[in-house]
Amino acid sequence: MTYALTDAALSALLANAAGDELLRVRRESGLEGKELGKAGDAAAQALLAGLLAEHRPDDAVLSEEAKDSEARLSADRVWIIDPLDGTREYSEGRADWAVHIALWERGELTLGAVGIPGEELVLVSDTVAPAPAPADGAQISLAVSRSRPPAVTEPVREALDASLLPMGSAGVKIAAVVRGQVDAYVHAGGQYQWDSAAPVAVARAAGLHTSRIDGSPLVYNDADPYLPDLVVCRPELAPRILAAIAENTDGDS
Ligand SMILES: Nc1ncnc2c1ncn2[C@@H]1O[C@H](COP(=O)(O)O)[C@@H](OP(=O)(O)O)[C@H]1O
Ligand SMILES: [Mg+2]
Repeated sequence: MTYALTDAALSALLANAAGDELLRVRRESGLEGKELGKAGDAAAQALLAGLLAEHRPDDAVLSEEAKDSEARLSADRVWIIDPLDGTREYSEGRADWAVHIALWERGELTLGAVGIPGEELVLVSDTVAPAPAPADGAQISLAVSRSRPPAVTEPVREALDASLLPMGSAGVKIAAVVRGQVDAYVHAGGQYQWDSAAPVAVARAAGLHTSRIDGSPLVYNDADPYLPDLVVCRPELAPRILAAIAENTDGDS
């Protein structure tokens, strides 16, 4: 089937549309806190489900906000989406939250778009610039969850003599590596495929290292959507980061 919009153009459209909707809900709903987060999750999910059904009726979808279906396991094309990554930060009125749109085709991520509406930014894997090189002699910096930093953070920080930059949303943290604001993002202890699929596709296109914390490949559209840990970093840092993790964890912290 031929579509008027390319997959890349559609992914950017979806990220922009969901971002606008999330900003509108936050501005107009009068809700706060957890209720605002729930309303945002639901509004962005409804909008994305509608647009995907309209533009790609034959594709499967794996979304944080929709019931999972076995249909995606035999599908050739699966959109892996997180309508609102960083729900906590969104509901607190902050800017560090994101919309994730990824496309998986026959075993591999082929496209990702990460919208950061609070910064009026959408990064798409087919147009993203290579991650800029750090300044000579600059201290290495790590993006880390602001609300639940994993235990693995400290040994990695120590091994690299790095500074920590806490922020919300996996997408925002991976985008920070892509944009050269930090050198690495290390996470462990729990996450799902939708939390990382889109930003990992963008990071790979920008030339960054992406893997599990034991160095094995990140696998998407797996039957179990749980994907609890990952490393996204400048490629030259990967050996040191993976070694620090291997020396200091039993692989699951
Ligand atoms: N230990 C854990 N278990 C499950 N999900 C986790 C997690 N730590 C982080 N996440 C998810 O990863 C995303 C980024 O988290 P953080 O901002 O703390 O780094 C959030 O996604 P959602 O906001 O889509 O739920 C959060 O729920
Ligand atoms: Mg998420």
